[in-house]
Amino acid sequence: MPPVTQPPARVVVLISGAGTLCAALLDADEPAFAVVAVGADREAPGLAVARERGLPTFVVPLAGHADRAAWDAALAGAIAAHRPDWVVCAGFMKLLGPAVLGAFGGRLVNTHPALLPAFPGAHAVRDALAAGVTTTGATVHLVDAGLDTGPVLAQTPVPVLPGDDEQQLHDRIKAVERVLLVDTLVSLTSSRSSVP
Ligand SMILES: Nc1nc2c(c(=O)[nH]1)N[C@@H](CN(C=O)c1ccc(C(=O)N[C@@H](CCC(=O)O)C(=O)O)cc1)CN2
Ligand SMILES: NCC(=O)N[C@@H]1O[C@H](COP(=O)([O-])[O-])[C@@H](O)[C@H]1O
Repeated sequence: MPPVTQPPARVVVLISGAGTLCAALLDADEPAFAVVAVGADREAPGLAVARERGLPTFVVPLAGHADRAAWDAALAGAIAAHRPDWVVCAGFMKLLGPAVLGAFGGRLVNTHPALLPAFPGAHAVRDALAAGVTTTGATVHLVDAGLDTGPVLAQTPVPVLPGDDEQQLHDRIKAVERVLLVDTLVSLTSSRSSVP
């Protein structure tokens, strides 16, 4: 009896900026998962890559809602419309609230440009440079209600070189993130890709 191969895991990616990590997921030729939609909290430049490939996109701006809870609920609904097995934050610069966490908790992944628990938050690369560390890195973790406090799934160290500015260091970290994020998502989704 040949192994039964299940369909790829459905992945929704959330971005806020250039979306180069999202592009790495779109370019990954991995049978275990498929990006089915890309969402953002603003009209992010990275949405263009998804649109060029004919993928659905959605934008849920905070400003468009009465308060944070209403935004969180609207974002949860926009994500749910695409029936994801996993949701990946790839440079998504908003803290997710109870509605999204309640709907997708345990199936929410984030990539962070530091070796958590070091340098959490929105400015990790700048903070690592300011701290004068010689090694930083990339972390992929499950998302919980805290700020970058969810269980770590994978980490890779990245050297800080003399004279690095924020952009140079961040570019070096992103090169590592592109591999770490794809590899971690393959690990999370491969257990369902074939049933003997
Ligand atoms: N509930 C969670 N949501 C998110 C997490 C998380 O760990 N728990 N990770 C972030 C991504 N992230 C770090 O990796 C991060 C993003 C943004 C911020 C932040 O302070 N955002 C501000 C607004 C910043 C802006 O609009 O430019 C805010 O939300 O008020 C901290 C950490 C994804 N979501
Ligand atoms: N705290 C969250 C955070 O800093 N996320 C970081 O934003 C970048 C997005 O790059 P991209 O828009 O080119 O994919 C990535 O380095 C990601 O780790």
